[in-house]
Amino acid sequence: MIMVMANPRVILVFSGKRKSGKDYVTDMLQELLGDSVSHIMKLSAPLKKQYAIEHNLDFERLLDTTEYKEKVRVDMIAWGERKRDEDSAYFCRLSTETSPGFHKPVWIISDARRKTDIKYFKETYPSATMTVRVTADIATRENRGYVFTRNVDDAASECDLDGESFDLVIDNNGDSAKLAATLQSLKQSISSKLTV
Ligand SMILES: Nc1ncnc2c1ncn2[C@@H]1O[C@H](COP(=O)(O)OP(=O)(O)OP(=O)(O)O)[C@@H](O)[C@H]1O
Repeated sequence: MIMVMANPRVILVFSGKRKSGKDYVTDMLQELLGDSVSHIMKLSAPLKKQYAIEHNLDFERLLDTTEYKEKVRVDMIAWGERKRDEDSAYFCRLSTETSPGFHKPVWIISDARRKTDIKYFKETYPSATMTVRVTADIATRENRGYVFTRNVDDAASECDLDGESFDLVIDNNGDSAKLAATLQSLKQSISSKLTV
């Protein structure tokens, strides 16, 4: 089998607590960088897709927040844990290698949750990988709809990266001018890596 290797120049591995604004911030950054160079990749998307394939379920229905999703959620989480136990890089490989952005120079991973997610990118693409943490106060997150949920917010998938250090921490408490300035400066530093 011939493996086609990707050569991303910059991989931004984003993480953050629920409702910290990971999607918001990564969407903004991707818009700033543009489609020709950058692509958002979600580690959680292929999990759902692969689970649906292996269990013969409807992928589209699984993606929206219907009762259907709630019913299979518990089993899907357990299935994901088993897959990850067997091979901690399974979902990182699957989500990047099946992404339409695989050959683009900038990858924006929007939802790293585990130390093993970060380890995978740092080991596989050492010179390209940069970790970014999005933070917001609990009050801000609550205003955005966050409600502490037992077995979710105290589970490994939400807490494994607490206390880690990151290359960049983005404060996302709602100061839009400050956020725009931070993302502009991140864009500059990414652009400089693309031109060398
Ligand atoms: N800086 C911001 N200014 C205005 N609204 C924001 C900002 N950041 C996030 N939001 C809003 O807060 C809500 C939650 O943000 P988002 O979905 O990006 O969080 P998340 O960290 O991806 O959450 P989850 O982990 O639950 O998927 C969204 O409605 C988003 O539009």
